[in-house]
Amino acid sequence: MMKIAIMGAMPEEIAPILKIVGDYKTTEYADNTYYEATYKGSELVIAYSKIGKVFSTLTATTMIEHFGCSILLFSGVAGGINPSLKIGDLIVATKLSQHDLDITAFGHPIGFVPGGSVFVETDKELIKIAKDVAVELGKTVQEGIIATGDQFVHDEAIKKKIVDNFNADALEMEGGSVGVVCNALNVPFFILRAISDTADTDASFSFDEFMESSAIISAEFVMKMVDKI
Ligand SMILES: Nc1ncnc2c(CN3C[C@H](CCSCCOCCO)[C@@H](O)C3)c[nH]c12
Repeated sequence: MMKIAIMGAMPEEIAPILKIVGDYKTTEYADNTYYEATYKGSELVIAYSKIGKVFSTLTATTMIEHFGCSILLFSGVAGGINPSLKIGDLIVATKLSQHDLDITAFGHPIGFVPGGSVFVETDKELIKIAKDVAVELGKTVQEGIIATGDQFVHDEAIKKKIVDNFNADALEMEGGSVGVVCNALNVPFFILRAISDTADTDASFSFDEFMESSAIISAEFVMKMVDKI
């Protein structure tokens, strides 16, 4: 039976998922906790990685290589860049970049290192499933570019640099690295985020206020997708 990885970065991003599945087995491995559950006929492995690209790389790799997952769904929150994205709105990543990967000193484009690519593309079949779920739920889900970096962005100038460099619609701290792992291991992946803030000077206050409710919006949507995979 196919195993589906459902990943977040913070406890609040997977808490709604564990609440929906109800019953699960807990396994400690590689300095993290993994939750295994059977949900509507699907085998799930659920975990939050902890914040940032390194921890998310470790968790994505573990879910695939150690637990045998063959699809990865990420659910969480993001900072909105595109003005059309309001708090609580959902964005599905079509592709992701690493906005803080920089060897431009050697003439390479920002986000590029030899052997890599500026963008990693998400799975189109999973995006189609998301679109079907959105229609069923009567919800709007925006597709867009997400930029990933190891910083909580709360600065208009940094936002502008990320737009200029990647034409990003939203930003976060894990999706781009998860995508590199999934592509390298030939695992289809999907990144869904609900907006918690707009990565400006008020971002930390907005994040504190809306992160939990936005995480629930994303988690509940992803769980509707599981039914269709
Ligand atoms: N503006 C923004 N910039 C970058 N990323 C995001 C995201 C997406 N997630 C949320 C979380 C923020 C890390 S700090 C959390 C506070 O810690 C609280 C415990 O001390 C990290 O996993 C990335 C939402 N808004 C963002």
